[in-house]
Amino acid sequence: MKIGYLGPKATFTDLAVTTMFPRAEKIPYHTIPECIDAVSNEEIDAGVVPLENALEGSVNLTLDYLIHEQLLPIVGEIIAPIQQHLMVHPYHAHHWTEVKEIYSHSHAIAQCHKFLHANLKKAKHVYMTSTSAAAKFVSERPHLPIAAIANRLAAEEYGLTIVQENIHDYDYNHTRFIIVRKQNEPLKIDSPLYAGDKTTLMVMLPKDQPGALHQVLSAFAWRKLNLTKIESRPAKTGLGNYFFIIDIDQKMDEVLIPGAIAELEALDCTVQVLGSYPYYII
Ligand SMILES: O=C(O)C(=O)Cc1ccccc1
Repeated sequence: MKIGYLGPKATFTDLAVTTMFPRAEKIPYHTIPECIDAVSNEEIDAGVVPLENALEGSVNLTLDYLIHEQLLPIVGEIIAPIQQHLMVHPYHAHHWTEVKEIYSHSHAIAQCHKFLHANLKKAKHVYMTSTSAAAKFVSERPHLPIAAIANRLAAEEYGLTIVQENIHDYDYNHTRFIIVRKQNEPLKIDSPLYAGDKTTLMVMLPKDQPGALHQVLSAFAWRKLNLTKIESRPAKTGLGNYFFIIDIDQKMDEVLIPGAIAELEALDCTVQVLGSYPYYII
């Protein structure tokens, strides 16, 4: 089985894929859209990309690309702990406090904001497509006083020295990665990490209807459907036009969720099921 992921080697996504699919052929992609396109073109059997971080919120690129460019079903989710380390080329290990630029994924930099503010206030932040892309970049420029924020595997893979460990600002730093496929067919994963099922909906509210969001929420509330996430994103059709991403804490059933969807449609909402899938906690 070919599993694509946000690469290069040694991203957090790579770690999640390796844990969940130890026997798969792993194919790295440079960006999230490239990985999603590869699923759509059927170059790979499934793709794994980051969706949401506990400290920084949604990875908007993933959500927006899935919704607006390639509407692929979500067939699974992996939740993994994230530990961020500061690393430099070994040549700079003894004077790391003098680095002028810090390279990483924007979410990783945001997760370490307090550390960077306290210890490397003057260094410029440079966003890369992933944490391991940053580690690779830094390793290829030994003459420059620069650092990367990435995981331990990236330090090993690209020959960097970790100069400060666990620099993320809060201990509970987890990320959700989604598994997307071309067809809505679950991957056969028999794992002790299985932790439950979720259903994700995209809901577009009718225009200019007072109380519409309240009515949407009550369709779930009176059925006692537990929501684990609700988030709005721009519909990209005009200022003030938003859709909602809603996660329900259970599998698609034959009564409750279809009933809620029918009620939303009767309110003139447009509803799309993005997936009903198992999740795994590493
Ligand atoms: O860049 C990576 O390593 C990723 O897999 C994306 C990411 C970035 C920051 C925290 C978690 C995942």
